[in-house]
Amino acid sequence: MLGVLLLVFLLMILYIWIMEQHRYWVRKNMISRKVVPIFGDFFLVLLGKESFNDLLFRIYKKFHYARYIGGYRLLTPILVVRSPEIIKQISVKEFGSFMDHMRLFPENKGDLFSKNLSQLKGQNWRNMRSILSPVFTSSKMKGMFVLINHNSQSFVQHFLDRDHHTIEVQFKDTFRRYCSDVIANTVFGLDINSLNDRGNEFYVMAKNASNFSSFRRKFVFFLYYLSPFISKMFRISFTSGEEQSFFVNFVKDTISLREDNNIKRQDILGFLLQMRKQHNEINDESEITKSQKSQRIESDLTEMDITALLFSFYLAGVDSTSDGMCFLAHELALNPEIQKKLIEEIDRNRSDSVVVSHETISKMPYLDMVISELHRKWPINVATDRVVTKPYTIQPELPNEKALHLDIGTNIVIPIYPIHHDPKYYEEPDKFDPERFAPENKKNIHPFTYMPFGIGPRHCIASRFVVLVMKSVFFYLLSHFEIVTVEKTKKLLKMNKKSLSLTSEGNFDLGLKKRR
Ligand code: HEM
Repeated sequence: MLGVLLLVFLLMILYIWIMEQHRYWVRKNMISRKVVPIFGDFFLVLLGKESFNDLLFRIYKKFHYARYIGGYRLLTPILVVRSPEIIKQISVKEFGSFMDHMRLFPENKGDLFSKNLSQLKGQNWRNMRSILSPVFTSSKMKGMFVLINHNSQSFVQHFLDRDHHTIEVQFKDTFRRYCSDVIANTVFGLDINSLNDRGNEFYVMAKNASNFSSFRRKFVFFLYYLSPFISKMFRISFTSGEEQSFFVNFVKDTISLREDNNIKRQDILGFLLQMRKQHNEINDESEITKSQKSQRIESDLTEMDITALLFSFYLAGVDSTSDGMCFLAHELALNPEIQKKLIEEIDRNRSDSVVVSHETISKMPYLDMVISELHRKWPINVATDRVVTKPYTIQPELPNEKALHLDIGTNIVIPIYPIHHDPKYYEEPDKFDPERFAPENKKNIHPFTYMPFGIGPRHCIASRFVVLVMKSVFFYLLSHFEIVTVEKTKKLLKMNKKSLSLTSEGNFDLGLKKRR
């Protein structure tokens, strides 16, 4: 009897504690909102009945009069910021108070997920960002463009070799393989063609290691969001041993091969090795002080660090870039007049014998407008986030607002997709209209309402790279083919509710019709 009473008492305390977690924003003077106990705003998302983007967009539209909205990711309070002015404060002006991202993965030193730039915090992030930024400068991109073009040409050749007038293509798989090859080539230094060699070990291992839809991975996520403490205590990790050893050995062997044979290659592994060598040479100089020395050694990279960094680029880059390409192929097939204009520009800039140069592709205004509008209408990362790293107060401006004091650790969500689809900022937001980015119209875009690659010092480090890859593959593809709808094409796309990013259900079935 005493035991039952004790259990009831403990359950009551737990219930009161849970309800108290969901009163966080009320205690911060915000109006009370109904949310589901334990799950907060994420109940339907966890059931797979609503996508994360649908949830954000629903809240964004419902509170159209507000500058920000308090919500809950399970028990964790999150602040969804609607106002571009506050977004500017958070991401640029007061960056020092909002430096970090929320942790997505459990922190396990020495595994494939351990050196993900987006997950590093404070000074560790600053150090790593300053090591990696030189890798993505426009001069380095020029060198890497040669590798990207090689992949784009092999990709198009795969279809040119087929003797059909119109080829039906499942673009999701096809572009994923292409993007995986580009990252293998430009990041890991491996030249493969996953459209021809479909079962190659790199593609299979990397696909498995970056697949978040398995039950085990979902469980790890759920547990981590519910209690990072429990997750850390039991050292619960995402990575399987097989995938981890594949990447560790692959990078180790490649480094040895390059160092033994003095091979220099214009890929990200090559740049990192070059930088590591320079750091070591400086560290060896006797005249530097002890503290300078230790600072430099701190930023030195082990082979495991390099492996985890390269893998983090695969993780950040392959699905996002290939999903973006699928949406672009879809828009071009459905908007033949836009495709025609783009093909005309490509034809003016192409020559049969020469590979397109970085300079030429960077000076194609319509291609640039099309890619910009793609990222406006279909921002793959539907939101980004920041964590409060120094206490900050949002001053009241609207009649119903009071000063909002943000504590260290508060999670802030910046709703990219909802802002890109707000008719206040973009007329007819569902229309694919590259003219929005024509030089004469671009200046009318409200600041901080276009952020497909995020904003401020923490913006996507690879945005230039992504744009180049997209430009290159569509340049070669449209040089030879027109993208057309086929019988299986779904004109109205159905979004995948289970994905955190913007991706559609199904295959993106389209046709490639030979132009000549
Ligand atoms: C269509 C493709 C892509 C999109 C839409 C995209 C978008 C984004 C966004 C929105 C962020 C957060 C920025 C912020 O919070 O301000 C981000 C961060 C990041 N992205 Fe991308 N990304 C793409 C492809 C890539 C690729 C190909 C790579 C690597 C090769 C990459 C590497 C990163 C990294 C490392 C960060 C973290 C930056 C930091 O925290 O300092 N992304 N990306």
